[in-house]
Amino acid sequence: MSEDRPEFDCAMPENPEIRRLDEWDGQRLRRLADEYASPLYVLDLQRVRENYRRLFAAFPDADVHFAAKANTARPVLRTLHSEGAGIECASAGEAVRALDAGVPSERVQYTAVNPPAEDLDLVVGRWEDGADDLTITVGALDTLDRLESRGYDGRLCVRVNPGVGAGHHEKVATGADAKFGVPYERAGEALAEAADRGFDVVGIHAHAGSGISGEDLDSHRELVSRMGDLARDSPVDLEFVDIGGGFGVPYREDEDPLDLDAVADATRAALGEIDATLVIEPGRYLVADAGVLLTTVNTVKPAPDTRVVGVDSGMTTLLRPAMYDAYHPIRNVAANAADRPAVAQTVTGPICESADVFCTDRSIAECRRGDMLAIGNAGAYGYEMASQYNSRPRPATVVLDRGQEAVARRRETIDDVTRLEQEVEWL
Ligand SMILES: Cc1ncc(COP(=O)(O)O)c(C=O)c1O
Ligand SMILES: N[C@@H](CCCC[NH3+])C(=O)O
Repeated sequence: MSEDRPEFDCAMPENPEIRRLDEWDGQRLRRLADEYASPLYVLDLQRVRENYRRLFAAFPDADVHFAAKANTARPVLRTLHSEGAGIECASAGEAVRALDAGVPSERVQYTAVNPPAEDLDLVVGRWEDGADDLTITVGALDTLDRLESRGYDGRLCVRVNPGVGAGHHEKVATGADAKFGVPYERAGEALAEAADRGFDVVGIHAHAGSGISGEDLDSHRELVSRMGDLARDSPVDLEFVDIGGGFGVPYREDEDPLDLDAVADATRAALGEIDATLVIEPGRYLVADAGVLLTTVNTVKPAPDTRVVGVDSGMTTLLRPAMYDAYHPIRNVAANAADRPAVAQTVTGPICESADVFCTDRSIAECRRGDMLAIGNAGAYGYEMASQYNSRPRPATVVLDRGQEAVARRRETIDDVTRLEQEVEWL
């Protein structure tokens, strides 16, 4: 697989490991929000490329599969595919997005977790209709039965529960959660059984969790070493060993970027010699700092202990702070914000939930009604986790690429929010 990747020069002086929120051009962000309205996701495709190239330079022998769950915007899938990435899909919907974006089926991997019947029908249907090189990753013997009963005997990867979890929050550690994968001790049997039943067994997969930092290096080593052992003991020849994604990025201004070379060295050492291609599945690392969310201040009120700033996006636009207490940098990009004092402010959205808070008592240039705020590192798991709760339409996404810009996803309207309603005639 990896031989098909295009050649490019990895020595790029203009490829810093993190793009901090301060480095975005405030004037351009204001102009974008004026032109395309607020709230607005802005995504820089050139930054996505830079992130891919840096990761690939650290893992030159690996095949990189982008975890599309971090950002499924079609230009992102196309950009990463044209850089050489495969696409890892968490649902039939993501697989359809990848295939419809023009990603060839041999570069599409569908990771089926307790897959709904419609997902299996859809993916197997696409496989029958020509997408015959896609790979399905199964994490339970039940899924083998369900694929067999649909006539699937294509490429198959077995997801293993490595018994090692990691990540930025307990809610994103998957590696020791029994929901994911077949137990490590039973993985060999599962591989043999899948091969006996006629599936084209090509790989093994495990994922420790998301947002792994330097402190999690021991867990990472442990997972990789277990996967190396499993590959050497496998009863079937494997094409690849997929060690998942999870490469973290700094969200706080004073956090250091992940030392990719240290992670790559630890990976190689822990994996040992294997007769298969190493696959990594990054999501966040490739897109997080390529995106910002722009949002407008509509309310400012002094509260007993803090200054409360109300903005036009909320937990329905960017869920991470409410769901994981995640920190996202916030900058006031108003034209004259630099002349104002930095004061403690609590930035909140329009949703009727007290969790609808982007930050509490954070020191930010004093906000006034009409100011534009930029929320950083919003390119991963931002739009993807957005919802219509409180009947709020989702925002637009604009993509930038070296001076060009285009709307990649239009803004939803109230009509989009209500269009599934049906008249119940007996009411
Ligand atoms: C199976 C799998 N692969 C890849 C990823 C991507 O993780 P990340 O965005 O942290 O790289 C995830 C998300 O945690 C995942 O569940
Ligand atoms: N949604 C999570 C990460 C992905 C978890 C997927 N297994 C986050 O925003 O951090």
